[in-house]
Amino acid sequence: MLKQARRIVIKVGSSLVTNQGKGLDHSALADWAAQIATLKQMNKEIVLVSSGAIAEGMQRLNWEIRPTALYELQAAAAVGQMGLAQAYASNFSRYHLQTAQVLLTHEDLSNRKRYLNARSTLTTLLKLNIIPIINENDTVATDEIRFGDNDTLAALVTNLVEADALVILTDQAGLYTSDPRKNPDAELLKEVNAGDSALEKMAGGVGSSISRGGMQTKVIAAKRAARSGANTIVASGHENNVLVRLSQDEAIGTRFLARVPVLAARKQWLADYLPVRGYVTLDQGAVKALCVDRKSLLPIGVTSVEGEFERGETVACLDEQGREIARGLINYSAVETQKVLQQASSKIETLLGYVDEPELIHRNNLVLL
Ligand SMILES: Nc1ncnc2c1ncn2[C@@H]1O[C@H](COP(=O)(O)OP(=O)(O)O)[C@@H](O)[C@H]1O
Ligand SMILES: N[C@@H](CCC(=O)OP(=O)(O)O)C(=O)O
Repeated sequence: MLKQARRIVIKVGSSLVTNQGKGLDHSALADWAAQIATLKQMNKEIVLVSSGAIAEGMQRLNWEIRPTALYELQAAAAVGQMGLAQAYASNFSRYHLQTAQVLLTHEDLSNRKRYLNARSTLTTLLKLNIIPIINENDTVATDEIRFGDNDTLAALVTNLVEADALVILTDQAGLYTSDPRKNPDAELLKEVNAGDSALEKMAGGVGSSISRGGMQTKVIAAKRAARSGANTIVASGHENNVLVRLSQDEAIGTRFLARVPVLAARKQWLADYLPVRGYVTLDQGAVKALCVDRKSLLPIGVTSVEGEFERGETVACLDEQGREIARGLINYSAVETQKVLQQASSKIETLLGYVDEPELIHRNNLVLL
């Protein structure tokens, strides 16, 4: 699974980056960096989702007990995130690898405009050979909008960057038929279908006071990752050299197979879940480019715009007879689209004063109806 994968999201849980919740486990971080450096040599693009900010902040503030008040947790995260980012930066620099800190909230990914911005930033970082290190933006996230656990965040990031695989490392060997801490007879599952509803019944809550989510959020994360075509592996981070061995396709942990066609799953989501905010009418050339050549929609092929929409919102594409032929996430607002329609993409910068993307709707964000 990982041998073939080029773009991989790796999530290391609280239990693996902290000393039982008391500050960071620096030797563990050094080991993650060493293993990821080996993966980089195999030409893989890596996004790392790492917990640990609150535990590190508590230690820096000399707090023995994890606070329950949200504002104190947020303060601890703000202090600790500095340490987390520093530790990764210095460990990766040993391998001449650069890192970038990306802090996200739920709102960032459910808002299409910010979703697209986050995606552009992350893919740009990957192109620049930088390792994005992601955590929840705990300092601004409030109760209702918190991911809470980093499994959910990792799954959303997997969808966001369209990764080939998601690896969730934790303190158990994988998914068992029931919580192995409570049931000594629980059996490890080697391979399952992501999204199988029976799995959610087997998975229980957290294994330690510092963690959030437990196995349940990992099973749901695998289901989410599968929607964009990514397979997931849940394995023990205590297993020696686990990432390197996994990338040689050694069978470790539980494999969650994504048994849905890659684009179909995501495009289904695009078609079904997002409200249409506006309409663009296409000339015949653009209709052919989309329907026959499966290309992106460029401003040159658009003859009119209707509705009020912002960058990242869903827009329906109509042919000259007014039939909806496609819909997708648009890269420019209605006002901006009006200014660039029937123009070559190379003119966007002159017309708007900036350019976000040469396409009006990228084909990855377009579903043909
Ligand atoms: N069916 C299951 N299989 C494996 N682990 C389970 C299961 N149900 C619940 N768990 C618990 O999930 C824990 C891992 O999740 P969690 O504590 O959130 O760790 P992390 O910080 O790595 O996200 C395990 O320690 C285990 O006690
Ligand atoms: N964002 C928090 C971590 C959240 C958390 O504990 O998640 P998880 O590692 O999934 O149990 C932090 O950095 O402290």
